[in-house]
Amino acid sequence: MSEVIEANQKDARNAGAATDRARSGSGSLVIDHVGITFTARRDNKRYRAIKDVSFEVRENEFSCVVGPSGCGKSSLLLAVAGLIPISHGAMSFAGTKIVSPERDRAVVFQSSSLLPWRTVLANVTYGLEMMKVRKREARERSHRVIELVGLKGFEGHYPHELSGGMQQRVNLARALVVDPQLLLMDEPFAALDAQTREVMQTELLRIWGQMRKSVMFVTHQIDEAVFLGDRVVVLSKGPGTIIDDIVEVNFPRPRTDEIKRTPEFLALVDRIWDCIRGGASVSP
Ligand SMILES: Nc1ncnc2c1ncn2[C@@H]1O[C@H](COP(=O)(O)OP(=O)(O)OP(=O)(O)O)[C@@H](O)[C@H]1O
Repeated sequence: MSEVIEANQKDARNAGAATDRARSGSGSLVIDHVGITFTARRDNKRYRAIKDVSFEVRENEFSCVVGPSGCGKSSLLLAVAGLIPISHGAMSFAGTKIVSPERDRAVVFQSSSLLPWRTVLANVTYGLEMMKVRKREARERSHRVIELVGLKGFEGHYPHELSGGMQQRVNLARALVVDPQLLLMDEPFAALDAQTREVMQTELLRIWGQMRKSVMFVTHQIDEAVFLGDRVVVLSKGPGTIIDDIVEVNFPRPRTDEIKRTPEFLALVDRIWDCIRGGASVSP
């Protein structure tokens, strides 16, 4: 019975997300009552990873998605990228239904996806080569983005000559150079040490401040989500994941590391932690 009540309360929150949607601009990502199922190889049975999730990433907004391990954060991001299908509901970006990967959405993954035999410059130009962009324009655009991500001077380096943080900068440059409207980031800093991660968070905000893309950022780290995001979408424990909460983060920008020590910041982190801890499993 309590599960039913909880589900009803969460449905009400989903309805709130739908109202947000009505107010949104045209360049937004709309995730509308989406479910994702997988067929498990072990027994060939259908497994409902995401049950019913609705939220929106407004135009130029930085939205973070957090939730317990295995709740379906990465699956949701892959579905938005058009890389895996949804089983019900609908997803659209800038008013167009998402059915496959398109150039308006670029993904940055946790692990480096660089081509080891290509230099930094050649890795960044790769996507433009695939798009048949003229060589000269491709080089100019790549140089601009390499400078933006702070790697000027490293154009001729190979991936193995770079630190983990620098490799993630190249991954970001590769995503940005094709000029997507929506940047999808799946725990991009998870493999970095704590210090580099903090530097990269600030760097990402600087870059985002200059480029102003819409961002959907998946992370395990609640403080990272609160530091980066305009909003934090909190998913419930899987399987059968729904939304537990959508937290507005109103700290002014530009943000610096100092806000992480403020009572307001710590209170938001606590609120999300409580939500994740208290989020009882919901039946699929
Ligand atoms: N291709 C797949 N086939 C079958 N099951 C899958 C597949 N991909 C994901 N799953 C299952 O779906 C659920 C959600 O996985 P997902 O990786 O999206 O969660 P997550 O929240 O990103 O996890 P984590 O935080 O641990 O990275 C998990 O139970 C996972 O085992």
